Amino acid sequence: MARINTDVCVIGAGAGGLSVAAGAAQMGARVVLVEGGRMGGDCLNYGCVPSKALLAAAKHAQAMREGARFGITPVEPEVDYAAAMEHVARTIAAIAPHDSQERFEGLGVKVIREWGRFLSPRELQAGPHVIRARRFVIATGSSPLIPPIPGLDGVPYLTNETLFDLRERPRHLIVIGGGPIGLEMAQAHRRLGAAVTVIEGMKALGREDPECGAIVLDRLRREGVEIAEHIPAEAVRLTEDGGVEVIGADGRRFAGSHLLVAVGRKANIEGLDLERAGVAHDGVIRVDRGLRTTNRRIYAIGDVAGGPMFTHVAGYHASVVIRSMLFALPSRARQEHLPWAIYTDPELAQVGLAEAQARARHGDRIEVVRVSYAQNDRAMAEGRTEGLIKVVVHRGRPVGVSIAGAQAGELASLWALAIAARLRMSHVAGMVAPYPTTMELGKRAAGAYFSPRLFDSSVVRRAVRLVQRLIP
Ligand SMILES: Cc1cc2nc3c(=O)[nH]c(=O)nc-3n(C[C@H](O)[C@H](O)[C@H](O)COP(=O)(O)OP(=O)(O)OC[C@H]3O[C@@H](n4cnc5c(N)ncnc54)[C@H](O)[C@@H]3O)c2cc1C
Ligand SMILES: NC(=O)c1ccc[n+]([C@@H]2O[C@H](COP(=O)([O-])OP(=O)(O)OC[C@H]3O[C@@H](n4cnc5c(N)ncnc54)[C@H](O)[C@@H]3O)[C@@H](O)[C@H]2O)c1
Repeated sequence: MARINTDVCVIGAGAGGLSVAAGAAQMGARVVLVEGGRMGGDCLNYGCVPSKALLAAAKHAQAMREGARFGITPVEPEVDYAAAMEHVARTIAAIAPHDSQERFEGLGVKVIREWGRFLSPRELQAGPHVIRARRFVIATGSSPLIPPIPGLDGVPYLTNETLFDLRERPRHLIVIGGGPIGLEMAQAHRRLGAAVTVIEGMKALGREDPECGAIVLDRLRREGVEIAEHIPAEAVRLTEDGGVEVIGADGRRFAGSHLLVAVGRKANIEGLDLERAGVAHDGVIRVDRGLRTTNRRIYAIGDVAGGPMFTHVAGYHASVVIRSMLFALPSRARQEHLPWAIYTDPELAQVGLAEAQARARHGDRIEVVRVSYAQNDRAMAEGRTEGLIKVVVHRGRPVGVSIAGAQAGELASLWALAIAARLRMSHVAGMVAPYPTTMELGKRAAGAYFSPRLFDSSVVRRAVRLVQRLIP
């Protein structure tokens, strides 16, 4: 057994763990990073990067079908699915050096490629090493949740960990789960030429603002994705032709050639022996607002800590714990300014509270401003007028923004900054955005908030008349 003493031991080299390790090492702490699987974690290897790369290939295919309005003869593209998946693999390979063992060793981090498990409140075993650290950061992420659906264990099924290994296009992809993973992969496969059926137990995109979610679902359906809602998958069986059949709770049957299971995530806590470390969990690791676990020397960040499961949230958590661990400064993780996006086409983005949540919190004291993409010149020029931005305002400040439409994820950043910095709608209205950009939608929404106050106000009109009489 090799014993190692260190300042910080990070468990998991995904989005959260890598950010902690890089930051802490570059600021002078001794850092040990323990990773049992692939460097880069879910986002690089099985999540964000491959899914966005496949969606990009699918977008190209779709553009070829939709050229007519621009005077380009539409064609049904010949799709080489294996080549599209090679694009996915190349994208991962191009980004991988940034997350590699070599790069982190170059930053001064000791990288141990083993699975870690706690021996005591201050010690972790990783293969032949026992690591004693002043502070631990658990950043072990999450894995696909496999529901106990009868028959599922008897059929071949895909998850996000195996989907990107396919080289032969599914003839008919059946997806259980109408959340972000299910719908991004449904649209990608439909556009690449597969038949696709999504079976959703409740409402597809059920966590999103319903008005914005409907815009995305409507588009997917028009592209030919079958989305069956309010039908929990109750059984699965092999068909005679070697495919799969999913039987819904209402008795409906959905047959296809391949099955993707995308019904949510489970935190990676098995095998960590958290009890030995005094770290409490209830499916996810329990943390306080400073991301400390019930053992104050141990933090948990990213997917394993529950809450919104996104790469940028794991990165944000890293900055919170670095401040606390390295500088012993009070540090709290905020929630109200966090953005996320779903990269279907059109995209769907959310920052802060959706309208229903804002109403539950602030009652009728909120105002909701809506601007359609059809009011944006750039969107018109590009034929991308389907879309909506909704800004929820409380006492002159934006508290939530929902966007469905082209580049919604890009547009969300402005509002993430506005909400984080507690800016007022007047700040956004005063911003000068380059013309013609879709970003102008944000400014337009702020303008729409002030329009009735300025144009329908007798006080303003009287003031203007008075000034006009007085000035020479
Ligand atoms: C298909 C898909 C698409 C996604 N798309 C997006 C997107 O577009 N944008 C976005 O923001 N988010 C997206 N996400 C979510 C994003 O991938 C996660 O939120 C993010 O990866 C979480 O980072 P993390 O550091 O918490 O965990 P991970 O990145 O999962 O890293 C955890 C690491 O810990 C390692 N590990 C686990 N247990 C141990 C142990 N005992 N010892 C040592 N190592 C261990 C694992 O091997 C893994 O490498 C997507 C997820 C999926 C599945
Ligand atoms: N663009 C992004 O940022 C992005 C993309 C993909 C995933 N992610 C992250 O990964 C997380 C997990 O995504 P996900 O889509 O797997 O999970 P999810 O929990 O968001 O959605 C799963 C869906 O499956 C449904 N479901 C559950 N059991 C079912 C059953 N038996 N039959 C039919 N439907 C059933 C649920 O009602 C739910 O709508 C997301 O919440 C997100 O944090 C992010």
